Amino acid sequence: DPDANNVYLAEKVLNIERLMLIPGTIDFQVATCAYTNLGPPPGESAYAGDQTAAQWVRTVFHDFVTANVTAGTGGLDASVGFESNRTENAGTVFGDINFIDQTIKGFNLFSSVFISTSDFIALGITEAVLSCDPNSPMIQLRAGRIDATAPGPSGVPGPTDGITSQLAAFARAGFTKAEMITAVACGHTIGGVHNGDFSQIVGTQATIGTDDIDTFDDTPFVFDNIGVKNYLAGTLKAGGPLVTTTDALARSDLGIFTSDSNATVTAMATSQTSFENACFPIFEKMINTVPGTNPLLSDPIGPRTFITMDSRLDLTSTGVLTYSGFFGTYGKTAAPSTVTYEYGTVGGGNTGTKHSDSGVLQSNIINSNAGVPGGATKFPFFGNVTYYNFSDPIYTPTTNSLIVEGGIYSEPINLDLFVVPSLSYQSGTSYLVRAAILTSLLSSSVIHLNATLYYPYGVTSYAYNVGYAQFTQPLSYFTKLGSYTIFSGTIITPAPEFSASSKGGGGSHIDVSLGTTLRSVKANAGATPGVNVFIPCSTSDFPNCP
Ligand code: HEM
Repeated sequence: DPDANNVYLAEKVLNIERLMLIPGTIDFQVATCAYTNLGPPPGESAYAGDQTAAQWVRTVFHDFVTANVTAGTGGLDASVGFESNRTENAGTVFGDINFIDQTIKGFNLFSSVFISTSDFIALGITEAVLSCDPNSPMIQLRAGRIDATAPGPSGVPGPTDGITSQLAAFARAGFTKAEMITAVACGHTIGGVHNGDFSQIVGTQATIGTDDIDTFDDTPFVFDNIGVKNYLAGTLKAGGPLVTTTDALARSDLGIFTSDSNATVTAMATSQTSFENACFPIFEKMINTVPGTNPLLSDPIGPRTFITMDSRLDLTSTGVLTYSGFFGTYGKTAAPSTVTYEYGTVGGGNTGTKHSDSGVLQSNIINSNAGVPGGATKFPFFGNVTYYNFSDPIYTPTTNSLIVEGGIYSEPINLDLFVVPSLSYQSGTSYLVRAAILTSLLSSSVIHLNATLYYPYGVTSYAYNVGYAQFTQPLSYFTKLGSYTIFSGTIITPAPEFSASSKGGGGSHIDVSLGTTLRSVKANAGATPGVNVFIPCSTSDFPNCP
């Protein structure tokens, strides 16, 4: 079933894959592992104690750990965005913003109706760990989390709470003692403790940068087992500030690691592979701990080796139906020169093999800032990314799908009803929507279609969480074109109570429907990823648009 915004799980998966395959979108904020998406403060070197990858990993912990798995409440639901002012969520980063707020603000740059904030939080840890451990497989990511719209219960364990209370918090969230120890050791291999909010812990130790961080280990930009190794050996940082701080009551990592006589961390210290094999399933358990009311999550997201990055139906001025867009692929070896595909027809046949235009290798230079530690000039998260254009007339009225590379990827095509890109216009947040419906589907009693706008809004005045609201307007008869009847109407985005743009969010989408049974795919109205299907035009010109 689709969600409240008529979005299907398959569309959520596809849009996350697309974001992964557009270099310089979600990945730029954690490329490299040392990067900070706020940029270093004036006069500082690039690394001044704040690290976006570490903030994204810590945000997962603070969101999921207040779950109560017995009651089926809480978990990875983005409620943490409404809770960032709680003492248990302390963590101010450059620019005097809480790390959770800054995390969500960074995700909002790419907000769309397809990716919930909680799916972004889960995506964030997969991208962060891949950046800090580029030779590892990606943490398995599933899509389909539904966002909370209000704060949830408190209960993030703090460094001075004591082992009994920390164990109880993790147990409530469904984690055993060994799982808790693993989670802490895995989290505390990047980043560190800041003097600003934890001056009782980090005061006398060596600190780095404006934000006075004392890192957990000597390799804070690498997801590795150096921290647990040095903890066990008592060498170098010996486990870091939450082991060695002069404030004995705040030695939470020491208390946690010794709670099973170091058995768990000893196994994790054996090799980098044993560390990863312990950590990745625990991170997956954290991001898959969702409220009991959440629908089932998707299968793990690949991304598949071929997907459409953008695809759309259109009508030419003479009424010929076309399908066009581009494919994306990625890999560490050379990409094929073209992509092979076909259009499926009702009954299981197809209209014959086709080849795309030649592939165009995309630049994977993400952050060219030479000052970024690690020199992030090139950051191939998924290897080289190649795009291929395609564009075809659709001659067969029974066409119902696009099948790519023998079925590695396929998507449904609904010829009945669609927004017509070449006839639809946008001026700011106003839209002139033209929709085509097969004339054969219209009964004489149909006098209008409905166009629904899905637009971002700030859920509350104080949180950065962005949600999507709906606004539906009727479209009226406009003209006939080929086998289609065109309907037309204007949508002006209503002013939301809390503006999304002030929170860093995002684009809109429009679909059209006939009654309650027939609904088109969503046309992209300026959201990332995706190509805007609406042609720029000033509102005063709307009456004259062809
Ligand atoms: C009882 C359990 C835990 C306690 C008491 C605890 C405590 C802390 C504290 C006090 C900090 C310093 C925050 C700052 O100054 O910015 C911190 C940082 C961090 N924690 Fe934990 N933590 C726990 C569990 C976890 C877990 C399970 C994860 C894994 C997801 C995790 C990931 C991180 C990360 C990545 C940082 C570095 C943040 C940065 O550098 O900005 N923590 N933790």
